[in-house]
Formats: sequence, C-alpha cells, structure tokens
Amino acid sequence: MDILNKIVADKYKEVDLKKSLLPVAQLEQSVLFRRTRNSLASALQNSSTGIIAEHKRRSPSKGTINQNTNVGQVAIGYQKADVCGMSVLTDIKYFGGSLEDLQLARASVTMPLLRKEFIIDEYQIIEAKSNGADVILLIAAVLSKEEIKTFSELAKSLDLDVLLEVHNEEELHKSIMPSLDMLGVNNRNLKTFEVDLDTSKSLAKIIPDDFVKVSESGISSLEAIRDLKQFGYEGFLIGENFMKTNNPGKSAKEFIQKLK
Ligand SMILES: O=C(O)c1ccccc1NCC(=O)[C@H](O)[C@H](O)COP(=O)(O)O
Repeated sequence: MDILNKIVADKYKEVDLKKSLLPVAQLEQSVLFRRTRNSLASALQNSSTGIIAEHKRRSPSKGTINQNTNVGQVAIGYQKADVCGMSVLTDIKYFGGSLEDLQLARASVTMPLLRKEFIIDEYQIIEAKSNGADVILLIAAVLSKEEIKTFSELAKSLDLDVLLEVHNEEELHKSIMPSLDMLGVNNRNLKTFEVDLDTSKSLAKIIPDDFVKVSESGISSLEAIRDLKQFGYEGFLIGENFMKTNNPGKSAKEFIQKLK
C-alpha cells in the first residue's frame, strides 16, 4: 500500500471516531463557524509574490523537520513576512499537526488559513470551518468526481475557499468544476517522494484560466518561483524550506523581500 492510501485508510477510522465523540451539531456551535472568510484566492491574485507558507513539523518524505515550533509564533512571523496565507497541517499521525494548531494560528493572525488535511468526509469540512479555516484542500487522487463536487459545494456554502490538488492530467480532467477556486499542482510524487517542478510546468497549459494556479512542494529558490510565474502560477506553497530553520517567519521574510 502506498503512503497516500495508508494515510487515507487511517483517516477513515479517525473521522468515524471523531463523529461519535463530537457531533456536527456541536461543531456548528463554534463562534468561528459564523466567521466570514478571508479569501486566499483573492490574496494571491492581488499579490506580487504569492507565497503560502506552511506549518509542518514532520512528513512521511522527510521525517522530522522541526519539533520545536510554537505555531502561534510561526503564524505571527509569517504574517509579518507578508505571506498571502498560511497552510496548517492538522494530521497528527504522519505530520505531527492538530486542529489545536489551526485554532492557535487563527487566534494569532487574520491572514487566510488553509486547513491542510486529507479530506475524505463532509465532517472534516465543517470541522475546518468551526476551527477557523478560510480554505480547505481537496486531493483529487483520493476522491471521486462526485465527492469533489459534493465536498467543494459544501465548502462554498460554508463560505470557504477550495484548493483542489492534482498530480497528473487524469486527475485534472476529472476535477475541473465551477465550485473550485484554486487548482494546485503537487510537484511531489507521493509514491516515490521525488519532487519535480516540471509537473507544474507541464500541467499549467491545461488548467483553465478561471482558476488561480498554485504550485505545491519542493519549492526552495527565488528562481523556481520566477520560472513558475512564466507558466501562469500565482501561488506557491512552501513548507520545508521555511520550517527547517529555527525561525520560519524570519526565513519567509528574507525570502519574500528578495522576491519583491
Ligand atoms: O510532504 C510529504 O512528505 C507528503 C507525503 C505524503 C502526502 C503529502 C505530503 N506533503 C503535503 C504537502 O503537500 C506539502 O507539505 C506542501 O506542498 C509543502 O511541501 P514542501 O515545501 O516540499 O515542504
């Protein structure tokens, strides 16, 4: 079984348990459930840099990246660095994240927050909203066309932006629909963990212009961003490059200043 299938198999069990512990009706009581979103898609369209900075303690491909983080401090650092938004990993088992990380980030900053999660059930979308997210991620590799439609329409009805992630042409073709805001191309092959920015470049021409294009994973240089911009990308999701340093906010700030 490859890592993505393993993560998803665990996620089904995790979500079943959560549903029995905290019903949707209770999630909907959160004050954050009624919050108006701060749109990541709009922030990217109005930015000259397009950086989405991620909070990532560890990953299946890299192991431990940074265990000494204070997510609130990282969020404040990223906001001061003038990123367009922050991605907060909420998976515990494989990435060391949590919904508490999302809540702490939300309590610390006003910028758009993406709940970075393996969404396989509508419950997680309501959970994202009630814990302060502005954006959800949907991964085409683990969802049917019908699920992408149902989940993205639910997200829109909850005033959330939707970032749909693809790895290849087949996933892209099944996913294109009006309820998406951003199309993300993940440069990491989740079977081999190899990263290749050519994945973003080759898919760029078949992503309709109606969607904000985001390139994800393996981005660590200004040259890579300048190059990807030529292919129409307006968003760049960066995790490890900032998180491997002892001050992710400072690293992001220095990076963005050079990019401007
Ligand atoms: O990062 C991994 O090892 C990974 C493995 C399996 C599924 C997803 C994975 N990463 C999620 C991401 O999309 C990245 O965290 C994000 O794009 C940032 O990537 P990077 O800048 O390379 O840290």
